[in-house]
Amino acid sequence: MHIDILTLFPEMFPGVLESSILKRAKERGAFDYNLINFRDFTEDKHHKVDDYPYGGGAGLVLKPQPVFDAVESIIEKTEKQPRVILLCPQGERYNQAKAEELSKEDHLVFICGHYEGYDERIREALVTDEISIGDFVLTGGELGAMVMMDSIVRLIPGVLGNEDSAVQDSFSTGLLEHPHYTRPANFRGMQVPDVLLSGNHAAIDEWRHKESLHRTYSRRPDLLTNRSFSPQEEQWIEEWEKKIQKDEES
Ligand SMILES: C[S@@+](CC[C@H](N)C(=O)[O-])C[C@H]1O[C@@H](n2cnc3c(N)ncnc32)[C@H](O)[C@@H]1O
Repeated sequence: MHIDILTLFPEMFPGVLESSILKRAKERGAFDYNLINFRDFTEDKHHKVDDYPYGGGAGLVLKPQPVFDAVESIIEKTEKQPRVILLCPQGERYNQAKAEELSKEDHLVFICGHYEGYDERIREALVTDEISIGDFVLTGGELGAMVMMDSIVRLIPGVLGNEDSAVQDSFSTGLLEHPHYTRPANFRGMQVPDVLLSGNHAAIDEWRHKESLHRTYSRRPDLLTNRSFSPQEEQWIEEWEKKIQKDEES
């Protein structure tokens, strides 16, 4: 996968992209990236990338020309139209399904905004996806692009040592992941559940499945809205509902 990042602050990226799993993924050729400062595409001698909004109001707006020229300089070198992603708090809310979808692409372009926002014509004519990483406002799109890149690159086959570790992750199965424990079995009197020490893999799988469903049921019931449940899962949910009712009555 190749990723182009349009930003006014390229110096923000190497700390994240040149560390840990992303660094190894790049070294192994799973992806590479190119940082493009779209200030380099300005046509005026002051290299101005923003201007006052028509109609007045607070803040500065990114001008269309440097962003259009930067994206077009990428597209004219490629045969296939890349996904052009605009980081934007008004966009589609980012999630694991979108990360999985984007991890299958060969070429992504991220446009990181700053200041008050973008000239609307960038939205209308240049981008394939507008993405928000959550219902809050950042100073710029750079952190959002890094969050997205991290979550996408780790899904490229071969990037994680054990392929199963992405398959089991929270959200990938539609549920939050089950709890994990490591040595020692007893830490300050807190004991690892016996089943995990039993060596009985069928029992461990069932415990993990039940814990995973229970975590989702208690913390993120919204994730269960469109899920169809197995008879076993229905029975567990019934148990938890009865327990809640009993606790409320006592
Ligand atoms: C200060 S914000 C602009 C917010 C804009 N005035 C609005 O109300 O929608 C500057 C830039 O940060 C980025 N940004 C801020 N919050 C974001 C979020 N939740 N998700 C993705 N990008 C975000 C976008 O690139 C945005 O153009």
